[in-house]
Amino acid sequence: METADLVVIGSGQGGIPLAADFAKAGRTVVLFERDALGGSCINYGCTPSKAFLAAAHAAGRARQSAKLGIHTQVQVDFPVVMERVRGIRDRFNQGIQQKLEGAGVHVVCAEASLTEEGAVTGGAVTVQAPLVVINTGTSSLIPEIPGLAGTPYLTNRNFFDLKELPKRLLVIGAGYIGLELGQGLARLGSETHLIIRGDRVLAQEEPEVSDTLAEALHQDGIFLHFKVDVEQVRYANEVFTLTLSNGETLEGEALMVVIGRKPNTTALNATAAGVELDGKGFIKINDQFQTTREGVYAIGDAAGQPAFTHVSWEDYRRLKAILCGEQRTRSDRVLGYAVYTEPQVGRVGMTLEQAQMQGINARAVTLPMAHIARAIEWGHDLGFYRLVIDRDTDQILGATLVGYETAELVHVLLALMEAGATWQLLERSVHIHPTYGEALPSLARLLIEGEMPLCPNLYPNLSMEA
Ligand SMILES: Cc1cc2nc3c(=O)[nH]c(=O)nc-3n(C[C@H](O)[C@H](O)[C@H](O)COP(=O)(O)OP(=O)(O)OC[C@H]3O[C@@H](n4cnc5c(N)ncnc54)[C@H](O)[C@@H]3O)c2cc1C
Ligand SMILES: NC(=O)c1ccc[n+]([C@@H]2O[C@H](COP(=O)([O-])OP(=O)(O)OC[C@H]3O[C@@H](n4cnc5c(N)ncnc54)[C@H](O)[C@@H]3O)[C@@H](O)[C@H]2O)c1
Repeated sequence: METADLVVIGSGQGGIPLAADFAKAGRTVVLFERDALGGSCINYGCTPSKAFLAAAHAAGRARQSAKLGIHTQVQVDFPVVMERVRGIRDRFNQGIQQKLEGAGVHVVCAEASLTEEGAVTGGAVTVQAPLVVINTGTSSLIPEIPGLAGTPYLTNRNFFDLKELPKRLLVIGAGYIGLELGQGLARLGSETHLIIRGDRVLAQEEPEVSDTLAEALHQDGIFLHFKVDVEQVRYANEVFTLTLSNGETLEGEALMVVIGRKPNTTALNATAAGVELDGKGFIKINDQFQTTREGVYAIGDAAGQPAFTHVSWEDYRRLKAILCGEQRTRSDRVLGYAVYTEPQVGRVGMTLEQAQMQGINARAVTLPMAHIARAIEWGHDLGFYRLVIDRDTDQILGATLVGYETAELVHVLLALMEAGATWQLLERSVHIHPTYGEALPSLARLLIEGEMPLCPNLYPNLSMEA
Protein backbone atom coordinates (compact mmCIF):
# COMPACT_ATOMS: atom_id res chain seq x y z
CA MET A 1 0.00 0.00 0.00
CA GLU A 2 1.22 3.50 -0.89
CA THR A 3 1.07 6.43 1.47
CA ALA A 4 0.49 10.08 0.58
CA ASP A 5 -0.22 13.40 2.28
CA LEU A 6 -3.37 13.96 0.23
CA VAL A 7 -5.64 11.84 -1.96
CA VAL A 8 -8.08 13.59 -4.29
CA ILE A 9 -10.89 11.53 -5.84
CA GLY A 10 -12.12 13.12 -9.09
CA SER A 11 -10.44 15.83 -11.15
CA GLY A 12 -13.25 18.35 -10.76
CA GLN A 13 -12.86 22.08 -10.68
CA GLY A 14 -11.77 22.21 -7.06
CA GLY A 15 -9.79 18.98 -6.85
CA ILE A 16 -7.31 19.92 -9.59
CA PRO A 17 -5.99 23.17 -8.07
CA LEU A 18 -6.02 21.63 -4.59
CA ALA A 19 -3.91 18.67 -5.75
CA ALA A 20 -1.54 20.97 -7.67
CA ASP A 21 -1.10 23.39 -4.74
CA PHE A 22 -0.29 20.60 -2.27
CA ALA A 23 2.15 18.96 -4.70
CA LYS A 24 3.86 22.29 -5.46
CA ALA A 25 4.28 22.79 -1.71
CA GLY A 26 6.26 19.52 -1.58
CA ARG A 27 3.48 17.19 -0.34
CA THR A 28 2.85 13.80 -1.91
CA VAL A 29 -0.49 13.83 -3.71
CA VAL A 30 -2.38 11.06 -5.51
CA LEU A 31 -5.35 11.98 -7.70
CA PHE A 32 -7.76 9.32 -9.00
CA GLU A 33 -9.75 10.06 -12.17
CA ARG A 34 -11.89 7.46 -13.93
CA ASP A 35 -12.59 9.47 -17.07
CA ALA A 36 -11.11 12.51 -18.83
CA LEU A 37 -9.01 14.89 -16.72
CA GLY A 38 -10.77 18.17 -16.01
CA GLY A 39 -14.19 16.82 -15.06
CA SER A 40 -17.52 17.76 -16.57
CA CYS A 41 -16.79 21.48 -16.93
CA ILE A 42 -13.92 21.06 -19.36
CA ASN A 43 -14.94 17.88 -21.16
CA TYR A 44 -18.75 17.83 -21.22
CA GLY A 45 -19.94 21.12 -19.73
CA CYS A 46 -18.99 24.79 -19.60
CA THR A 47 -16.06 24.78 -22.02
CA PRO A 48 -17.55 22.93 -25.00
CA SER A 49 -21.05 24.35 -24.43
CA LYS A 50 -19.88 27.96 -24.41
CA ALA A 51 -17.59 27.41 -27.43
CA PHE A 52 -20.62 25.86 -29.18
CA LEU A 53 -22.87 28.78 -28.20
CA ALA A 54 -20.36 31.26 -29.66
CA ALA A 55 -21.17 29.81 -33.10
CA ALA A 56 -24.89 29.40 -32.42
CA HIS A 57 -25.37 32.95 -31.15
CA ALA A 58 -23.30 34.36 -34.02
CA ALA A 59 -25.80 32.70 -36.38
CA GLY A 60 -28.75 33.95 -34.30
CA ARG A 61 -27.43 37.51 -34.17
CA ALA A 62 -26.76 37.52 -37.90
CA ARG A 63 -30.37 36.52 -38.57
CA GLN A 64 -31.69 39.07 -36.09
CA SER A 65 -29.74 41.86 -37.76
CA ALA A 66 -32.58 42.02 -40.31
CA LYS A 67 -34.42 44.25 -37.83
CA LEU A 68 -31.49 46.71 -38.09
CA GLY A 69 -31.86 46.71 -41.87
CA ILE A 70 -29.00 44.29 -42.48
CA HIS A 71 -29.93 41.20 -44.45
CA THR A 72 -27.62 38.20 -44.36
CA GLN A 73 -27.83 34.61 -45.47
CA VAL A 74 -26.57 32.33 -42.74
CA GLN A 75 -24.74 29.23 -43.90
CA VAL A 76 -23.74 26.85 -41.12
CA ASP A 77 -20.74 24.57 -41.60
CA PHE A 78 -21.68 22.27 -38.73
CA PRO A 79 -18.62 19.97 -38.91
CA VAL A 80 -16.37 23.05 -38.63
CA VAL A 81 -18.42 24.40 -35.71
CA MET A 82 -18.04 21.12 -33.83
CA GLU A 83 -14.36 20.62 -34.74
CA ARG A 84 -13.63 24.03 -33.21
CA VAL A 85 -15.57 23.08 -30.07
CA ARG A 86 -13.68 19.80 -29.69
CA GLY A 87 -10.37 21.54 -30.39
CA ILE A 88 -10.92 24.02 -27.55
CA ARG A 89 -12.05 21.24 -25.22
CA ASP A 90 -8.96 19.15 -26.06
CA ARG A 91 -6.61 22.11 -25.50
CA PHE A 92 -8.12 22.78 -22.08
CA ASN A 93 -7.93 19.07 -21.23
CA GLN A 94 -4.24 18.92 -22.17
CA GLY A 95 -3.62 22.04 -20.10
CA ILE A 96 -4.97 20.24 -17.02
CA GLN A 97 -2.75 17.25 -17.66
CA GLN A 98 0.30 19.51 -17.93
CA LYS A 99 -0.70 21.41 -14.78
CA LEU A 100 -0.95 18.22 -12.72
CA GLU A 101 2.17 16.63 -14.17
CA GLY A 102 4.13 19.88 -13.78
CA ALA A 103 3.14 20.11 -10.13
CA GLY A 104 4.19 16.51 -9.51
CA VAL A 105 0.77 15.03 -8.76
CA HIS A 106 0.62 11.24 -9.15
CA VAL A 107 -2.43 10.75 -11.39
CA VAL A 108 -4.09 7.32 -11.28
CA CYS A 109 -6.48 6.74 -14.21
CA ALA A 110 -9.01 4.59 -12.38
CA GLU A 111 -12.31 4.67 -10.52
CA ALA A 112 -11.63 5.05 -6.81
CA SER A 113 -13.50 3.91 -3.74
CA LEU A 114 -12.98 4.25 -0.02
CA THR A 115 -12.14 1.25 2.11
CA GLU A 116 -13.62 0.73 5.56
CA GLU A 117 -10.13 1.36 7.00
CA GLY A 118 -10.07 4.80 5.35
CA ALA A 119 -7.70 4.05 2.46
CA VAL A 120 -8.53 4.88 -1.16
CA THR A 121 -8.30 2.17 -3.76
CA GLY A 122 -8.62 2.18 -7.56
CA GLY A 123 -7.06 0.19 -10.39
CA ALA A 124 -4.04 -1.54 -8.90
CA VAL A 125 -3.32 1.30 -6.47
CA THR A 126 -4.29 1.58 -2.80
CA VAL A 127 -3.26 4.68 -0.89
CA GLN A 128 -3.47 5.59 2.78
CA ALA A 129 -3.51 9.32 3.54
CA PRO A 130 -4.49 11.50 6.50
CA LEU A 131 -6.45 13.76 4.14
CA VAL A 132 -8.90 12.65 1.43
CA VAL A 133 -10.88 15.13 -0.69
CA ILE A 134 -13.82 13.91 -2.77
CA ASN A 135 -14.62 16.00 -5.88
CA THR A 136 -16.52 13.49 -8.01
CA GLY A 137 -19.24 15.73 -9.51
CA THR A 138 -22.48 14.59 -11.10
CA SER A 139 -23.81 12.69 -14.14
CA SER A 140 -26.97 12.97 -16.22
CA LEU A 141 -30.17 11.79 -14.61
CA ILE A 142 -32.02 9.54 -17.05
CA PRO A 143 -35.77 8.99 -16.63
CA GLU A 144 -37.30 5.55 -16.94
CA ILE A 145 -39.38 6.18 -20.04
CA PRO A 146 -40.46 2.99 -21.86
CA GLY A 147 -38.36 2.51 -24.99
CA LEU A 148 -35.66 5.07 -24.10
CA ALA A 149 -32.93 2.72 -22.86
CA GLY A 150 -30.65 1.48 -25.61
CA THR A 151 -31.53 4.24 -28.09
CA PRO A 152 -28.81 6.68 -29.25
CA TYR A 153 -30.20 9.64 -27.30
CA LEU A 154 -28.01 12.63 -26.49
CA THR A 155 -26.94 13.97 -23.11
CA ASN A 156 -24.32 16.62 -22.41
CA ARG A 157 -21.77 13.78 -22.56
CA ASN A 158 -22.13 12.80 -26.23
CA PHE A 159 -23.66 16.05 -27.55
CA PHE A 160 -20.26 17.52 -28.42
CA ASP A 161 -19.39 14.43 -30.51
CA LEU A 162 -22.19 15.31 -32.99
CA LYS A 163 -20.90 15.29 -36.56
CA GLU A 164 -24.09 16.27 -38.38
CA LEU A 165 -26.70 18.90 -37.61
CA PRO A 166 -29.93 17.04 -36.75
CA LYS A 167 -32.78 18.14 -38.97
CA ARG A 168 -35.24 17.94 -36.05
CA LEU A 169 -34.26 17.97 -32.38
CA LEU A 170 -36.48 16.86 -29.50
CA VAL A 171 -35.43 17.98 -26.01
CA ILE A 172 -36.77 16.51 -22.76
CA GLY A 173 -36.18 19.05 -19.98
CA ALA A 174 -36.14 22.83 -20.17
CA GLY A 175 -33.56 23.81 -17.54
CA TYR A 176 -30.06 25.17 -18.05
CA ILE A 177 -28.79 22.56 -20.49
CA GLY A 178 -32.01 22.12 -22.45
CA LEU A 179 -32.34 25.85 -23.02
CA GLU A 180 -28.68 26.58 -23.78
CA LEU A 181 -28.04 23.65 -26.12
CA GLY A 182 -31.63 23.57 -27.46
CA GLN A 183 -31.54 27.25 -28.44
CA GLY A 184 -28.02 26.67 -29.78
CA LEU A 185 -29.01 23.89 -32.18
CA ALA A 186 -32.14 25.82 -33.19
CA ARG A 187 -30.00 28.83 -34.09
CA LEU A 188 -27.74 26.58 -36.17
CA GLY A 189 -30.76 25.29 -38.08
CA SER A 190 -32.42 22.33 -36.31
CA GLU A 191 -36.20 22.39 -35.98
CA THR A 192 -36.31 22.24 -32.17
CA HIS A 193 -39.05 21.07 -29.81
CA LEU A 194 -38.77 21.51 -26.03
CA ILE A 195 -40.90 19.11 -24.00
CA ILE A 196 -41.73 20.72 -20.67
CA ARG A 197 -43.40 19.03 -17.72
CA GLY A 198 -44.66 22.20 -16.09
CA ASP A 199 -46.05 25.44 -17.44
CA ARG A 200 -42.78 27.36 -17.81
CA VAL A 201 -39.16 27.05 -18.90
CA LEU A 202 -36.33 27.50 -16.36
CA ALA A 203 -38.93 27.00 -13.66
CA GLN A 204 -36.46 27.51 -10.79
CA GLU A 205 -36.24 31.23 -11.68
CA GLU A 206 -38.83 34.01 -11.31
CA PRO A 207 -41.90 33.68 -13.60
CA GLU A 208 -40.94 36.84 -15.55
CA VAL A 209 -37.59 35.20 -16.42
CA SER A 210 -39.44 32.18 -17.81
CA ASP A 211 -41.86 34.40 -19.76
CA THR A 212 -39.05 36.43 -21.31
CA LEU A 213 -37.07 33.34 -22.30
CA ALA A 214 -40.20 31.67 -23.72
CA GLU A 215 -40.73 34.75 -25.90
CA ALA A 216 -37.09 34.67 -27.05
CA LEU A 217 -37.25 30.94 -27.85
CA HIS A 218 -40.47 31.52 -29.74
CA GLN A 219 -38.73 34.23 -31.79
CA ASP A 220 -36.04 31.66 -32.64
CA GLY A 221 -38.76 29.38 -34.04
CA ILE A 222 -38.53 26.84 -31.20
CA PHE A 223 -41.67 24.85 -30.40
CA LEU A 224 -42.55 24.78 -26.69
CA HIS A 225 -44.77 21.90 -25.52
CA PHE A 226 -45.93 22.75 -21.99
CA LYS A 227 -47.55 20.49 -19.36
CA VAL A 228 -46.66 17.22 -21.06
CA ASP A 229 -44.69 14.13 -20.18
CA VAL A 230 -43.09 11.67 -22.57
CA GLU A 231 -44.87 8.33 -22.20
CA GLN A 232 -43.08 6.27 -24.84
CA VAL A 233 -39.95 6.50 -26.98
CA ARG A 234 -39.55 4.62 -30.24
CA TYR A 235 -36.45 4.62 -32.42
CA ALA A 236 -36.63 3.20 -35.93
CA ASN A 237 -34.98 4.11 -39.24
CA GLU A 238 -32.83 6.71 -37.43
CA VAL A 239 -35.91 8.63 -36.28
CA PHE A 240 -37.16 9.05 -32.72
CA THR A 241 -40.92 9.09 -32.17
CA LEU A 242 -42.16 10.34 -28.82
CA THR A 243 -45.66 9.74 -27.56
CA LEU A 244 -46.68 12.56 -25.24
CA SER A 245 -49.13 12.41 -22.34
CA ASN A 246 -51.61 14.58 -24.29
CA GLY A 247 -51.76 11.95 -27.06
CA GLU A 248 -49.61 13.92 -29.51
CA THR A 249 -46.57 12.35 -31.20
CA LEU A 250 -43.35 14.16 -32.10
CA GLU A 251 -40.62 12.98 -34.45
CA GLY A 252 -36.97 13.95 -34.63
CA GLU A 253 -33.59 12.76 -35.86
CA ALA A 254 -32.10 13.57 -32.43
CA LEU A 255 -33.40 13.31 -28.88
CA MET A 256 -31.64 15.11 -26.02
CA VAL A 257 -32.40 14.09 -22.42
CA VAL A 258 -31.47 16.82 -19.94
CA ILE A 259 -33.65 16.59 -16.84
CA GLY A 260 -31.08 17.25 -14.13
CA ARG A 261 -28.10 15.54 -12.48
CA LYS A 262 -27.30 12.77 -10.01
CA PRO A 263 -24.21 12.71 -7.77
CA ASN A 264 -21.28 10.45 -8.69
CA THR A 265 -21.19 8.70 -5.32
CA THR A 266 -22.35 5.16 -6.09
CA ALA A 267 -18.85 3.83 -6.76
CA LEU A 268 -17.34 5.41 -3.64
CA ASN A 269 -18.39 2.74 -1.14
CA ALA A 270 -19.14 5.80 0.97
CA THR A 271 -21.60 4.50 3.55
CA ALA A 272 -19.51 1.45 4.41
CA ALA A 273 -16.50 3.74 4.83
CA GLY A 274 -18.40 5.98 7.25
CA VAL A 275 -19.12 8.81 4.77
CA GLU A 276 -22.84 9.49 5.01
CA LEU A 277 -24.93 10.38 1.96
CA ASP A 278 -28.25 12.23 1.93
CA GLY A 279 -31.48 10.80 0.49
CA LYS A 280 -30.46 11.77 -3.06
CA GLY A 281 -26.94 10.36 -2.76
CA PHE A 282 -25.11 13.67 -2.21
CA ILE A 283 -22.29 13.62 0.36
CA LYS A 284 -23.24 15.17 3.69
CA ILE A 285 -20.77 17.87 4.73
CA ASN A 286 -20.61 20.42 7.53
CA ASP A 287 -19.85 24.11 7.05
CA GLN A 288 -16.12 23.30 6.79
CA PHE A 289 -16.60 20.68 4.00
CA GLN A 290 -15.97 17.83 6.44
CA THR A 291 -17.84 14.58 5.82
CA THR A 292 -18.98 12.29 8.62
CA ARG A 293 -15.59 10.52 8.52
CA GLU A 294 -12.62 12.30 10.05
CA GLY A 295 -10.01 13.40 7.52
CA VAL A 296 -12.40 13.00 4.58
CA TYR A 297 -13.71 16.20 2.96
CA ALA A 298 -15.99 16.75 -0.05
CA ILE A 299 -16.37 19.74 -2.36
CA GLY A 300 -18.30 20.73 -5.48
CA ASP A 301 -21.42 19.22 -7.00
CA ALA A 302 -21.15 15.80 -5.29
CA ALA A 303 -21.34 17.54 -1.93
CA GLY A 304 -24.62 19.20 -2.90
CA GLN A 305 -23.02 22.59 -3.44
CA PRO A 306 -24.69 24.85 -6.08
CA ALA A 307 -23.66 23.12 -9.31
CA PHE A 308 -21.37 25.70 -10.88
CA THR A 309 -17.69 25.66 -11.75
CA HIS A 310 -16.92 28.85 -9.84
CA VAL A 311 -18.52 27.33 -6.73
CA SER A 312 -16.37 24.19 -6.93
CA TRP A 313 -13.30 26.37 -7.47
CA GLU A 314 -14.21 28.64 -4.55
CA ASP A 315 -14.77 25.50 -2.43
CA TYR A 316 -11.13 24.63 -3.09
CA ARG A 317 -9.95 28.06 -1.94
CA ARG A 318 -12.04 27.91 1.20
CA LEU A 319 -11.08 24.33 2.03
CA LYS A 320 -7.40 25.18 1.55
CA ALA A 321 -7.78 28.11 3.96
CA ILE A 322 -9.59 25.88 6.47
CA LEU A 323 -6.84 23.25 6.24
CA CYS A 324 -4.32 26.02 6.86
CA GLY A 325 -6.13 26.88 10.09
CA GLU A 326 -8.19 29.86 8.94
CA GLN A 327 -11.74 30.40 10.16
CA ARG A 328 -13.68 30.02 6.90
CA THR A 329 -17.05 28.49 6.12
CA ARG A 330 -18.64 27.35 2.89
CA SER A 331 -22.00 29.09 3.16
CA ASP A 332 -21.16 32.78 3.49
CA ARG A 333 -20.55 33.41 -0.19
CA VAL A 334 -22.47 35.77 -2.50
CA LEU A 335 -23.72 33.35 -5.15
CA GLY A 336 -23.87 34.53 -8.74
CA TYR A 337 -24.61 32.48 -11.85
CA ALA A 338 -25.81 32.89 -15.42
CA VAL A 339 -27.75 31.11 -18.13
CA TYR A 340 -26.15 31.58 -21.55
CA THR A 341 -29.29 31.78 -23.61
CA GLU A 342 -30.03 34.89 -25.62
CA PRO A 343 -31.09 36.97 -23.82
CA GLN A 344 -28.84 35.85 -20.96
CA VAL A 345 -29.99 35.52 -17.38
CA GLY A 346 -27.50 37.02 -14.93
CA ARG A 347 -28.38 36.26 -11.32
CA VAL A 348 -26.90 37.14 -7.97
CA GLY A 349 -28.10 36.73 -4.40
CA MET A 350 -31.76 36.48 -3.43
CA THR A 351 -34.95 37.04 -5.37
CA LEU A 352 -37.72 39.04 -3.67
CA GLU A 353 -39.58 35.84 -2.83
CA GLN A 354 -36.48 34.19 -1.34
CA ALA A 355 -35.77 37.27 0.79
CA GLN A 356 -39.35 37.49 2.03
CA MET A 357 -39.35 33.79 2.88
CA GLN A 358 -36.37 34.51 5.15
CA GLY A 359 -38.47 37.15 6.91
CA ILE A 360 -36.52 40.06 5.43
CA ASN A 361 -38.41 43.32 4.88
CA ALA A 362 -37.44 43.29 1.21
CA ARG A 363 -38.47 45.33 -1.81
CA ALA A 364 -37.83 44.90 -5.53
CA VAL A 365 -37.76 47.38 -8.41
CA THR A 366 -37.76 46.45 -12.09
CA LEU A 367 -36.67 48.30 -15.22
CA PRO A 368 -37.68 46.86 -18.61
CA MET A 369 -34.94 46.67 -21.24
CA ALA A 370 -37.28 48.60 -23.54
CA HIS A 371 -36.67 51.68 -21.30
CA ILE A 372 -32.88 51.52 -21.64
CA ALA A 373 -31.35 53.74 -24.33
CA ARG A 374 -28.50 51.39 -25.22
CA ALA A 375 -30.86 48.41 -25.50
CA ILE A 376 -33.18 50.30 -27.85
CA GLU A 377 -30.30 51.62 -29.96
CA TRP A 378 -28.72 48.18 -30.32
CA GLY A 379 -31.99 46.32 -30.78
CA HIS A 380 -31.70 44.20 -27.61
CA ASP A 381 -34.86 45.36 -25.93
CA LEU A 382 -36.20 42.01 -24.66
CA GLY A 383 -35.71 41.51 -20.93
CA PHE A 384 -35.53 43.45 -17.69
CA TYR A 385 -33.26 44.37 -14.79
CA ARG A 386 -34.50 43.76 -11.24
CA LEU A 387 -32.92 44.79 -7.95
CA VAL A 388 -33.86 43.46 -4.51
CA ILE A 389 -33.00 45.46 -1.40
CA ASP A 390 -33.49 45.25 2.35
CA ARG A 391 -35.74 48.15 3.41
CA ASP A 392 -34.38 48.11 6.96
CA THR A 393 -30.65 48.20 6.16
CA ASP A 394 -30.79 49.55 2.56
CA GLN A 395 -28.36 46.78 1.56
CA ILE A 396 -28.51 45.19 -1.87
CA LEU A 397 -29.74 41.61 -1.50
CA GLY A 398 -29.87 40.37 -5.06
CA ALA A 399 -30.52 41.03 -8.72
CA THR A 400 -31.94 39.38 -11.80
CA LEU A 401 -30.75 40.77 -15.11
CA VAL A 402 -32.31 39.35 -18.26
CA GLY A 403 -30.81 40.86 -21.38
CA TYR A 404 -27.79 41.15 -23.61
CA GLU A 405 -24.56 39.83 -21.99
CA THR A 406 -25.98 40.20 -18.47
CA ALA A 407 -23.62 37.46 -17.23
CA GLU A 408 -20.97 40.19 -17.40
CA LEU A 409 -23.04 43.08 -16.04
CA VAL A 410 -24.29 41.20 -12.99
CA HIS A 411 -20.75 41.36 -11.57
CA VAL A 412 -21.27 45.05 -10.76
CA LEU A 413 -23.96 44.01 -8.29
CA LEU A 414 -22.02 40.97 -7.12
CA ALA A 415 -19.06 43.19 -6.17
CA LEU A 416 -21.33 45.71 -4.43
CA MET A 417 -22.97 42.91 -2.46
CA GLU A 418 -19.60 41.45 -1.50
CA ALA A 419 -18.72 44.90 -0.16
CA GLY A 420 -22.02 45.09 1.77
CA ALA A 421 -23.06 48.18 -0.20
CA THR A 422 -26.39 49.96 0.03
CA TRP A 423 -28.55 50.78 -2.97
CA GLN A 424 -27.80 54.49 -2.36
CA LEU A 425 -24.16 53.84 -3.24
CA LEU A 426 -25.25 52.43 -6.58
CA GLU A 427 -27.78 55.23 -7.08
CA ARG A 428 -25.21 58.00 -6.71
CA SER A 429 -22.60 56.50 -9.04
CA VAL A 430 -22.59 58.09 -12.46
CA HIS A 431 -22.23 55.45 -15.15
CA ILE A 432 -21.25 56.07 -18.76
CA HIS A 433 -23.92 56.94 -21.33
CA PRO A 434 -25.10 55.09 -23.35
CA THR A 435 -24.32 51.73 -21.77
CA TYR A 436 -26.26 48.83 -20.33
CA GLY A 437 -24.39 49.60 -17.11
CA GLU A 438 -25.94 53.05 -16.71
CA ALA A 439 -29.29 51.33 -16.25
CA LEU A 440 -28.14 49.99 -12.87
CA PRO A 441 -28.09 53.39 -11.07
CA SER A 442 -31.36 54.16 -12.93
CA LEU A 443 -32.78 50.95 -11.46
CA ALA A 444 -31.70 52.02 -7.97
CA ARG A 445 -33.24 55.46 -8.57
CA LEU A 446 -36.65 53.75 -8.84
CA LEU A 447 -36.36 53.23 -5.08
CA ILE A 448 -36.61 56.97 -4.48
CA GLU A 449 -40.28 57.56 -3.86
CA GLY A 450 -41.92 60.19 -6.11
CA GLU A 451 -40.09 63.06 -7.80
CA MET A 452 -36.93 64.38 -6.17
CA PRO A 453 -38.22 67.45 -4.18
CA LEU A 454 -36.47 70.81 -4.47
CA CYS A 455 -34.74 71.65 -1.21
CA PRO A 456 -36.30 74.64 0.60
CA ASN A 457 -33.05 76.61 0.69
CA LEU A 458 -32.34 76.45 -3.03
CA TYR A 459 -30.11 79.38 -4.02
CA PRO A 460 -30.16 80.88 -0.49
CA ASN A 461 -28.55 84.13 -1.70
CA LEU A 462 -31.11 84.64 -4.41
CA SER A 463 -33.79 87.06 -3.26
CA MET A 464 -37.21 85.68 -4.21
CA GLU A 465 -38.64 89.21 -4.00
CA ALA A 466 -36.36 90.77 -6.59
C1 LIG B 1 -23.61 21.06 -20.30
C2 LIG B 1 -23.15 21.74 -19.03
C3 LIG B 1 -22.82 23.08 -19.07
C4 LIG B 1 -22.40 23.71 -17.91
N1 LIG B 1 -22.11 25.05 -17.99
C5 LIG B 1 -21.69 25.69 -16.89
C6 LIG B 1 -21.35 27.06 -16.95
O1 LIG B 1 -21.44 27.71 -17.99
N2 LIG B 1 -20.92 27.66 -15.82
C7 LIG B 1 -20.80 26.98 -14.64
O2 LIG B 1 -20.39 27.58 -13.65
N3 LIG B 1 -21.13 25.68 -14.55
C8 LIG B 1 -21.56 25.02 -15.64
N4 LIG B 1 -21.87 23.68 -15.56
C9 LIG B 1 -21.73 23.00 -14.26
C10 LIG B 1 -20.26 22.63 -14.02
O3 LIG B 1 -19.77 21.84 -15.10
C11 LIG B 1 -20.06 21.87 -12.71
O4 LIG B 1 -20.75 22.50 -11.68
C12 LIG B 1 -18.54 21.88 -12.44
O5 LIG B 1 -17.89 21.06 -13.37
C13 LIG B 1 -18.17 21.48 -11.03
O6 LIG B 1 -18.10 20.13 -10.90
P1 LIG B 1 -17.22 19.39 -9.82
O7 LIG B 1 -15.95 20.11 -9.57
O8 LIG B 1 -18.07 19.14 -8.65
O9 LIG B 1 -16.92 18.00 -10.52
P2 LIG B 1 -16.80 17.57 -12.05
O10 LIG B 1 -16.27 18.68 -12.89
O11 LIG B 1 -18.08 16.95 -12.45
O12 LIG B 1 -15.65 16.48 -11.98
C14 LIG B 1 -15.79 15.28 -11.27
C15 LIG B 1 -14.80 14.28 -11.79
O13 LIG B 1 -14.76 13.17 -10.91
C16 LIG B 1 -14.63 11.98 -11.68
N5 LIG B 1 -15.10 10.86 -10.86
C17 LIG B 1 -16.36 10.61 -10.44
N6 LIG B 1 -16.39 9.53 -9.64
C18 LIG B 1 -15.12 9.07 -9.55
C19 LIG B 1 -14.50 7.99 -8.88
N7 LIG B 1 -15.19 7.17 -8.09
N8 LIG B 1 -13.15 7.80 -9.04
C20 LIG B 1 -12.42 8.62 -9.81
N9 LIG B 1 -12.96 9.68 -10.48
C21 LIG B 1 -14.29 9.90 -10.33
C22 LIG B 1 -15.46 12.25 -12.90
O14 LIG B 1 -15.07 11.42 -13.97
C23 LIG B 1 -15.15 13.73 -13.17
O15 LIG B 1 -14.07 13.88 -14.03
C24 LIG B 1 -22.28 23.00 -16.70
C25 LIG B 1 -22.59 21.64 -16.66
C26 LIG B 1 -23.01 21.01 -17.81
C27 LIG B 1 -23.33 19.54 -17.74
N1 LIG C 1 -24.83 28.28 -17.37
C1 LIG C 1 -24.55 27.45 -16.38
O1 LIG C 1 -23.96 27.80 -15.37
C2 LIG C 1 -24.96 26.02 -16.51
C3 LIG C 1 -25.25 25.47 -17.75
C4 LIG C 1 -25.63 24.13 -17.80
C5 LIG C 1 -25.73 23.39 -16.64
N2 LIG C 1 -25.44 23.96 -15.45
C6 LIG C 1 -25.58 23.20 -14.19
O2 LIG C 1 -25.98 21.89 -14.48
C7 LIG C 1 -27.17 21.58 -13.76
C8 LIG C 1 -27.99 20.58 -14.53
O3 LIG C 1 -28.62 21.16 -15.66
P1 LIG C 1 -29.93 20.50 -16.27
O4 LIG C 1 -30.41 21.37 -17.38
O5 LIG C 1 -29.69 19.06 -16.52
O6 LIG C 1 -30.91 20.52 -15.05
P2 LIG C 1 -31.96 21.59 -14.53
O7 LIG C 1 -32.29 21.21 -13.15
O8 LIG C 1 -31.49 22.99 -14.80
O9 LIG C 1 -33.23 21.38 -15.48
C9 LIG C 1 -33.87 20.16 -15.62
C10 LIG C 1 -35.29 20.39 -16.07
O10 LIG C 1 -35.88 19.14 -16.40
C11 LIG C 1 -37.17 19.07 -15.83
N3 LIG C 1 -37.50 17.66 -15.60
C12 LIG C 1 -37.15 16.89 -14.54
N4 LIG C 1 -37.60 15.65 -14.71
C13 LIG C 1 -38.23 15.61 -15.91
C14 LIG C 1 -38.88 14.60 -16.66
N5 LIG C 1 -38.96 13.33 -16.22
N6 LIG C 1 -39.42 14.93 -17.85
C15 LIG C 1 -39.32 16.19 -18.32
N7 LIG C 1 -38.71 17.19 -17.66
C16 LIG C 1 -38.17 16.90 -16.47
C17 LIG C 1 -37.08 19.90 -14.57
O11 LIG C 1 -38.35 20.36 -14.20
C18 LIG C 1 -36.14 21.04 -15.00
O12 LIG C 1 -36.85 22.09 -15.57
C19 LIG C 1 -27.83 22.92 -13.53
O13 LIG C 1 -28.65 22.89 -12.39
C20 LIG C 1 -26.66 23.85 -13.36
O14 LIG C 1 -26.29 23.90 -12.01
C21 LIG C 1 -25.06 25.26 -15.36
